[in-house]
Amino acid sequence: MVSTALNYVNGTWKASGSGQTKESSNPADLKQEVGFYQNSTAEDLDQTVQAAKEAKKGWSKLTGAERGAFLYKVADIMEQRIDDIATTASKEMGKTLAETRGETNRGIAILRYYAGEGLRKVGDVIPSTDADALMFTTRVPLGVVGVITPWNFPIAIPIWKTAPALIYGNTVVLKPASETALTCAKIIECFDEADLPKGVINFITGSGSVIGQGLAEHPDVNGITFTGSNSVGKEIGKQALSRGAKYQLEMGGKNPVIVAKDADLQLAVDATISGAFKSTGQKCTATSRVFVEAELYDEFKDLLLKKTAELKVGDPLSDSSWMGPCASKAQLDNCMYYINKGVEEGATLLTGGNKILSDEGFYVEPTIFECEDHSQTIAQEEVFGPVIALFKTASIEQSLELANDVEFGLSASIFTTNISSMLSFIKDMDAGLVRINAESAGVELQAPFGGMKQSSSHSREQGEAAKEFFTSIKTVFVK
Ligand SMILES: NC(=O)C1=CN([C@@H]2O[C@H](COP(=O)(O)OP(=O)(O)OC[C@H]3O[C@@H](n4cnc5c(N)ncnc54)[C@H](OP(=O)(O)O)[C@@H]3O)[C@@H](O)[C@H]2O)C=CC1
Ligand SMILES: O=C(O)CCC(=O)C(=O)O
Repeated sequence: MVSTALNYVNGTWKASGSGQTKESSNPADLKQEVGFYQNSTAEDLDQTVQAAKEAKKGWSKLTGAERGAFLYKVADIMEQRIDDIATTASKEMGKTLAETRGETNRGIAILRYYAGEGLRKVGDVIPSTDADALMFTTRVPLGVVGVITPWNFPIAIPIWKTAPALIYGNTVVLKPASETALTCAKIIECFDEADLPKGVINFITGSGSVIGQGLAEHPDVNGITFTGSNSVGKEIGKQALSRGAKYQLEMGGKNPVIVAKDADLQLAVDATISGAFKSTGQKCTATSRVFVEAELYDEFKDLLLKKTAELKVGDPLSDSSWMGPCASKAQLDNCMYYINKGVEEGATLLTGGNKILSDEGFYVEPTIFECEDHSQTIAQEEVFGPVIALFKTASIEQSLELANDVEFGLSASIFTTNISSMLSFIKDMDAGLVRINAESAGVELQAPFGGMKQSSSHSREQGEAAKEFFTSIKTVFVK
């Protein structure tokens, strides 16, 4: 049965005042509607923010352990619903069921990690120059936090922003990507059943330009955390800055893999395929440029093409599918735009480049270009689709120079067995996440995550780093 997701405001499921809903569709099955979500208005948003504002005092007064107990409860409830949440996510955005199941498990682990944070230290004692004084730092919540999330990790990202916001004593207004509103509603159901105090977590769906922008501009929203496109992120940053709210932006990537002549070939090829094509390339950490030293280039290329030809593209709900469709028509069009640009600008199309199964959904072939000119669009701009730009280089130094020659700096990998190549990569690669002999995608929940250059607002998410964003430091002097 097709369901309609309601907003969740002050502990109650509520329809939008607009009386309108929008359809969530299945990118793998154009005939199937997954459900409907509320097309909310600015007035709905005001009520939602008001609920979060009223709840913040009571929530911030609970101990970390008490707040943590709620998060443990949400995790336990979610554990009972893994299949339902994962299936809804696969239907809404086309990632394979294996991946959405993995993502749901990751969401549960994130909830438990931050539940434990409620018992960890929040400050330091700092020696004062006054012998009779005690000086220390403590941390206080920001207040109401607006959470704006994308569709590509529809389970993990809402949780990795919401769980730390809550554990450090903030209340939350969550606006999910419209594409995956129903998946997010299923996560909120778990919070609802865990009986968090009213207004602590609120959920509102609707268009980015009304609800997303409205959150960024709202005078009662004290912090905004966003993952998505650069253009939207930068506007959110400007709006937050102009009214003195704290903001955190995670945006695009153009992530390189460097393959040295001494690399483990099988490992490098497998990691390139997984990094570039899992989730149909729709990860900000996806591999999109590959630089291979000349001595290994032909062997690498042959194996990459052979293994790419073996990938099975199809229905994300089928166990035999390795890669699903693009998440939407807009994403498919975007991907085809870049593929056409690659051909127009003279890159050699080695494999892929076509839409497939078009009667069924928004499918595209895994695509590999052989390139010589690093200034080409497909080597510079984020594609957010299963497309690799492959380069032959004269040395690791040249690979590194090209790897850094983009405006992004999120994630980067090198495959080498030489320790000094590893060390220079760690030192000289401009990326927030540098990975040695491992694919460019893959984030661990207990470690800081974020980018350099245009990839982020230079803040970090996840692990202990989340504390820096979701709290303010107070320096206390007692005499
Ligand atoms: N870094 C990453 O992980 C991601 C990067 N992207 C990049 O962005 C491209 C476009 O994807 P898209 O989904 O359109 O990304 P957007 O940046 O438009 O969407 C991300 C989130 O922001 C919301 N939003 C949209 N417009 C505004 C606004 N004016 N003010 C505040 N919030 C807003 C969206 O809501 P709504 O869904 O209702 O529009 C969604 O919740 C992709 O091709 C990819 O290159 C996309 C997703 C994730
Ligand atoms: O690679 C990951 O696990 C996280 C990537 C991510 O945050 C994103 O694509 O938005």
